Amino acid sequence: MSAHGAPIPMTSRASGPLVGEAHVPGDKSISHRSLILGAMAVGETKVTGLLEGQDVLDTAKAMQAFGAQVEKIGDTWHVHGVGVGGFGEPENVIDCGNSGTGVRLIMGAMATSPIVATFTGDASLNKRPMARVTDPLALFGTRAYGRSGGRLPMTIVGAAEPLPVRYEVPVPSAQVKSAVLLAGLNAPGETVVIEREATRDHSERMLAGFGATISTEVTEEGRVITLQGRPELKPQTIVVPRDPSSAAFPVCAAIITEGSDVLVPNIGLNPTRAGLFFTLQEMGADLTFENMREEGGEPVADLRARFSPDLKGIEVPAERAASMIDEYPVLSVVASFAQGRTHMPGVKELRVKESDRIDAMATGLRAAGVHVEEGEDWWTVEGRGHGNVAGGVTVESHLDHRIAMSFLVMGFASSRPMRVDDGGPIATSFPIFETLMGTLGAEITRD
Ligand SMILES: O=C(O)C1=C[C@@H](OP(=O)(O)O)[C@@H](O)[C@H](O)C1
Ligand SMILES: C=C(OP(=O)(O)O)C(=O)O
Repeated sequence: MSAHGAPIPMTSRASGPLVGEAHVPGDKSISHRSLILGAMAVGETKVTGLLEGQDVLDTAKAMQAFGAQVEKIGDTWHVHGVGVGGFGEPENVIDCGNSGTGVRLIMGAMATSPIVATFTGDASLNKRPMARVTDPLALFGTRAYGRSGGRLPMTIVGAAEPLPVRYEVPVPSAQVKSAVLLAGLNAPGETVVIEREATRDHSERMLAGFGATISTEVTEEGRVITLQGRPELKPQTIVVPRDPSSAAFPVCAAIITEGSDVLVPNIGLNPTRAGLFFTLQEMGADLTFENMREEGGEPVADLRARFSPDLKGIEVPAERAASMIDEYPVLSVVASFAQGRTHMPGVKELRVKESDRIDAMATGLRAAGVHVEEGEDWWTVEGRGHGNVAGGVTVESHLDHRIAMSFLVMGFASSRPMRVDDGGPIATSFPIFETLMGTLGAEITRD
């Protein structure tokens, strides 16, 4: 089933070179945070370039349920915030749909207010682990009552008299880090979060942008992030940059599809997000960063990707995993068209995303004629070289947008078409995927 309705089977097939410009939508991580921080500021935050994918629209609805006013006028989203500690109690269950980021960040944002809220999601989200967030929230005095194994649906009882927290995040997760920081906003004193491996730092950058006092020190323990509680957040005008995780799809499609030449303009190259692009270059992909510049304090470039017939398999460094965690599914597709083995260690987190992404990709790749080996936190793909990937199968997307898009990209270059049982979840992060790929010359049909 798709996230919000009947399954939408989709088929992709080889249809000649992909050529042109691909304007991908706004960054999903920054879009969620714009709405949540906007709702916690005093006054009106204006956001343009917001990703209007279902995940983010569910977060917009949730912010309304907690008392913020959220509306779109013309191209601009207006968020009238209620201030730190100003959330009201929702009258109904909060449905975060397919979105781990949405539910985990919102739980953090409400955890230190004296209110109660119940969260649920779709069949995928309701399987995902929430204890990783509710464990640190308990240190503030927050209580959580969920299904066994710490699953949704779950009721969160916010702490009436929260204590500040010092917490070392045990898994590399920007969602956990962000949930603790958002909870720390309404706790008195200093909340400290320590992460051993750097994960995406949008929360830290945006909290500073909204006027919070927050600092990051790199020490032997890792990154030590210190936030002063109870600030008055100042409303902002935000231009959401385009999403590197969405850019990955047209970029990888161009690299494996004969004769292709695609420009993907205005992609943020924040080092905590850009690992895939450096990995592709190491594999020998013809991928260049044009017009490198700085925008809003972040490196930005136009990505130019051309067909790359001589890709080679590589060892992807484990320490790079966090900076490309959502891109492994589509990387495994590129690796199938390379010569030699691509080894991807340090990726246990892939098993707790919208699906078990190692399992979902390994099953589909094997069915399509590619040899894959896997362990709990690593996998390898034996590349078959360009022109030697069979395809010709239907694969399950498991309510996972990135699995669906990755196998559709594979179909542009495999010998026979690739079909996914349900492309509906693509609308969670990249609602224009089909049309955008179509304008480049790709063939995707709904059948
Ligand atoms: O903080 C965020 O916006 C995200 C963090 C990552 O999840 P984890 O924190 O679970 O690694 C990533 O996979 C997700 O797509 C977005
Ligand atoms: C893992 C992802 O998202 P989330 O955790 O927000 O569901 C993703 O978009 O790949």
